[in-house]
Amino acid sequence: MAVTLTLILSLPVVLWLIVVNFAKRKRAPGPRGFPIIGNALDIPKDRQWLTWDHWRKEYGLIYSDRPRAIMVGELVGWGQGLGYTPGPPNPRFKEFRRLFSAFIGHRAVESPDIQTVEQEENVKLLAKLLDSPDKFMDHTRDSKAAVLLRLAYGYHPSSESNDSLGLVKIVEDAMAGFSAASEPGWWVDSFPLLRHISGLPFQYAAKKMKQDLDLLYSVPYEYVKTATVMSFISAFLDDKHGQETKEDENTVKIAAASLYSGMSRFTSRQTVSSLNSYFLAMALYPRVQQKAQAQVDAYLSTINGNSGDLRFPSVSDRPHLRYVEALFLEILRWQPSVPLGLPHVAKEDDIYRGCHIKKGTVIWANMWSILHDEQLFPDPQVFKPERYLNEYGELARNSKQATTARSAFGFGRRICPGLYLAETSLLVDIATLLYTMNVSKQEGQDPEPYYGGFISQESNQRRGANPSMSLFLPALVYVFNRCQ
Ligand code: HEM
Repeated sequence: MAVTLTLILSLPVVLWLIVVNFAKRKRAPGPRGFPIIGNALDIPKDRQWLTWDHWRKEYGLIYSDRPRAIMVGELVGWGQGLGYTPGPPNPRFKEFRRLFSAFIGHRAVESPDIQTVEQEENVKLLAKLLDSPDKFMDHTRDSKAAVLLRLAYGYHPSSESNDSLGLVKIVEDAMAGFSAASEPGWWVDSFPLLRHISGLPFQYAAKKMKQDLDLLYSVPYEYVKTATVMSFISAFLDDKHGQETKEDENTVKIAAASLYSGMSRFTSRQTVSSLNSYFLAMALYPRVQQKAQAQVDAYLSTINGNSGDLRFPSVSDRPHLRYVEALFLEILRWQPSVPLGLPHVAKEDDIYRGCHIKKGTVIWANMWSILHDEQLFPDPQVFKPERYLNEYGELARNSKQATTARSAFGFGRRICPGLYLAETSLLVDIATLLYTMNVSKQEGQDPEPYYGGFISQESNQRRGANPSMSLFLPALVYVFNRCQ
């Protein structure tokens, strides 16, 4: 009786404490939104980072919500892969990251196997640029896709009797599904119950995308088992010495597809591919191009001059090409290829700058905003590699500017596992392009980073140290076709 009385008397106090505590929890600032759908209607379909940058200035902190990735993750099936799999301590996450690190980690990317693939595809890229510079965006995309097909599966479409397996189409179809399903705007992502209603258009779309993904899992894997070329999958199978289980097979099939899908952010025509940003930057900032070319020329002329053989830049030249590295950092920053990164989810309730972040809140880091912060990067719209140099004109690799520019690869445990591959590969690509050709604006044209424009590209005979290797492109005009 006494216990019941105490409970009854203390109930109002407990309720009061809950209410006070709740009221004290400061909600993160941002537009108010509506019940159930939250801020869904506030989020624009395109260039969300600009709106969110505007909110940051208006509200200070950014708080945004996002529904589960039901379409791409659950219905289509990409949820099994690395990008959508739950983080630690999930053993699958750890295994994926371990596999990536072993194959394309810090040291691994400098291996001769990977470098040979990169260099061979680079030479092909140059030949294609010579042949039809107006299609440079297609060429850069195809070149990077070929690198990935070879690295992930050891598949060489141009030498596999014209793609007898149809693997190029299989990969393209699956990636098209990945991109389409990842787009915001699927109603089932906002209203999960819709998934139980059959016959709706998204169900058909998801079914087709899932079939394409299943083909991507199975066909290349069967090919690798019969091939002798080094690849992500063959390296995994070699490690197992023929003892692989069904579970192992499943893991490596999905991991290889994740490797490819991660790369699609690198190559995709819809996003700003870093190489395309390079072309645009060089057209707009000829003095930067000249300065970088002078460095590459000066260094390679000592090497090529001594050996008598012409060789293109390689990963081992990196320590001697610091201005080129600063240029690369500026490309990452100036037009980030993943302006909003990928969403992170709060696994527990958290307090950030006095604001309560509820468990399950979806957090988008507005990379574009971080990389265009006027305090750290004065005149952020201007392309200026000098931002990363110290007072002696040397690259300050650990400066706040340089480390922030690298945040284009994301943060923490989910940081991009392809960053070393992207870094070495882009540095070599850029140095090779600087060494072999000039990019310039077409006279009278004023290309704009966002809205497209015209640029022309010409090679410069003097770039080839050996005249027989010199590249000469007539100046051509072409549309920088919506590079964003
Ligand atoms: C310039 C090139 C690239 C940029 C700017 C870039 C950027 C990013 C960003 C911002 C993320 C999200 C990180 C986060 O959640 O904090 C990411 C994730 C990822 N990237 Fe990249 N990436 C690039 C190239 C690549 C390449 C070449 C590969 C593969 C070979 C790759 C594979 C992946 C994968 C698998 C994930 C998901 C990781 C996870 O969820 O744990 N990326 N990337």
